[in-house]
Amino acid sequence: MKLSARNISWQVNGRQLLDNIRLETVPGENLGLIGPNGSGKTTLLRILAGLQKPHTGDVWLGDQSMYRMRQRHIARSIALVEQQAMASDRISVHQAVSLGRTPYLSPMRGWSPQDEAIVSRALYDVGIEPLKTRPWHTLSGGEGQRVQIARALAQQPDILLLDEPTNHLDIRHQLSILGLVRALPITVVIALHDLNQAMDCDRVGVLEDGRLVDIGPPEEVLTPHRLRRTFGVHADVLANAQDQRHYMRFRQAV
Ligand SMILES: Nc1ncnc2c1ncn2[C@@H]1O[C@H](COP(=O)(O)OP(=O)(O)OP(=O)(O)O)[C@@H](O)[C@H]1O
Repeated sequence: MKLSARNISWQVNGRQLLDNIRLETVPGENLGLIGPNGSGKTTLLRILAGLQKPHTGDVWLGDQSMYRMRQRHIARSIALVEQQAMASDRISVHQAVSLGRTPYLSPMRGWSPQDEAIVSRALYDVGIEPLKTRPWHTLSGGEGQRVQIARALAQQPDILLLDEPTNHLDIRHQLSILGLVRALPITVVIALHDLNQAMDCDRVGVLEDGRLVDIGPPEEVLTPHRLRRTFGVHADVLANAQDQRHYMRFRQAV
C-alpha cells in the first residue's frame, strides 16, 4: 500500500514548518528521513500518521484520501512510534503491547488466541518477553522504547512510521531493532539522526527548514556537498573495502 503526501504545508504563528512536501512511498521500502534538529521530521511523520492535519495538501493511503477514512481503518494500515513515547499509564508491558490490537477488536470480535499469539511474537521480536509482567512506567528509556515498537508491530501495519526509534537504545539493541525493522515485509518510514544508519535505507529524504530538498538512494543523496550544506559538517564518504558499502567519517563543523 502506498502512502502519499500531496503538497503538504503546515504553519505555526506565520512560520512555515512544512513547505509543500510531495512524497510517495514505494511498497516494502525502508525510507529514511533525515535533517537537522527542527527541520520538520516529527511534524511530517505525525501528519503522515493522520495525527495532525496539514493546513494545505492531503495524505493518501492507497487510492483514497486519509481524511475520508475512519481512524480505525487508518490504524490497521499505519502505526507510528513517537520519539517521546514514555508511559505514564499504570499497565503492564503485556497490556501496553496488547493495545496494538485495538483497531481489530469490536463488540463482535473480542480478544482471540490469534491476538495473543501476535502480542507474544511482538514481545519476543523486540526482546522484551522477560519484562512482560512489569509495570510499563517502571521501565528504562530503552526498554520503554522497545515496548512502543512491539505495540506498533502488534498493530500489524502495512506502513510503519518510526521517529528516531533507536535514540534511547544501546548499540546492540540499536542494531537488533534496525535489523528487525529492515527485515519486515512492509513499508517503513524512519526518522534518523545517525547518518550511517540512514546509509542502510533503500531511499533517504532530506528535510531542510520544512522543505524536502532531496530524495533518492543514500549513496546519491548523502554526498559531502549535502552533508556540508544541510548539516553544516565536513565529512568524507568512504567505501568499505570488504563489502563496498559506504559510510561517513565526520571531520568538523563548518
Ligand atoms: N505545535 C508547535 N508550535 C510551534 N512550533 C512547533 C510546533 N510543533 C513543532 N514546532 C517547531 O517546528 C519545527 C520542526 O519541529 P519537528 O519536531 O518536526 O522537527 P524535527 O526535525 O523532528 O526535530 P528533531 O530532530 O529536533 O527531533 C521546530 O522548530 C519546532 O520547534
